[in-house]
Amino acid sequence: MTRKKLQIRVLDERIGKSIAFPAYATDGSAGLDLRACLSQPLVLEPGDTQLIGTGLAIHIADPALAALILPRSGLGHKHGIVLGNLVGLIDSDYQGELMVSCWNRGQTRFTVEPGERLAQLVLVPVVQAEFEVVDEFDSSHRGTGGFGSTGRN
Ligand SMILES: O=c1ccn([C@H]2C[C@H](O)[C@@H](COP(=O)(O)OP(=O)(O)OP(=O)(O)O)O2)c(=O)[nH]1
Ligand SMILES: [Mg+2]
Repeated sequence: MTRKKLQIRVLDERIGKSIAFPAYATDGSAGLDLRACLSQPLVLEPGDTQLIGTGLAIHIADPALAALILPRSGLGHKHGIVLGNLVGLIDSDYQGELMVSCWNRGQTRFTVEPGERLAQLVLVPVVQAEFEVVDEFDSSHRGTGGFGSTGRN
């Protein structure tokens, strides 16, 4: 198992006590569940979006890495609770609190409980581009075709 050492700051005293410290649920889990660092339940009416803190900050430091905040499939599919930004991107130089934008895209009210697992954090490799400006590209099979150019079936 390869694990990358990552600096983390606990910004809220409830983390590690009433709200669990993030952990991989299984050996094969790609994501670490992020929990709502709330002092009381938070009601999300249909259509509402709220920015919810996790009580944690990470400093990835390595520009060849980033983290993605992704929805949890159960919350999204069953309850319509997804991310207001659809996907969150955590830059390697970000040192602030990890925030989760919670969007109730469903038709029923949803109450977020303190410590509830809202989303998941996945560490991903990143390659930064260095642009080389050219007049023409070497030709490719696809060329400029896109947006369904290959048909539906
Ligand atoms: O779901 C998210 C998305 C972002 N962030 C933090 C980490 C990220 O590094 C920073 C900036 O995010 P992004 O670049 O996506 O937002 P922006 O609107 O471009 O803001 P900025 O001008 O600060 O880059 O906000 C979160 O905590 N949660
Ligand atoms: Mg940005």
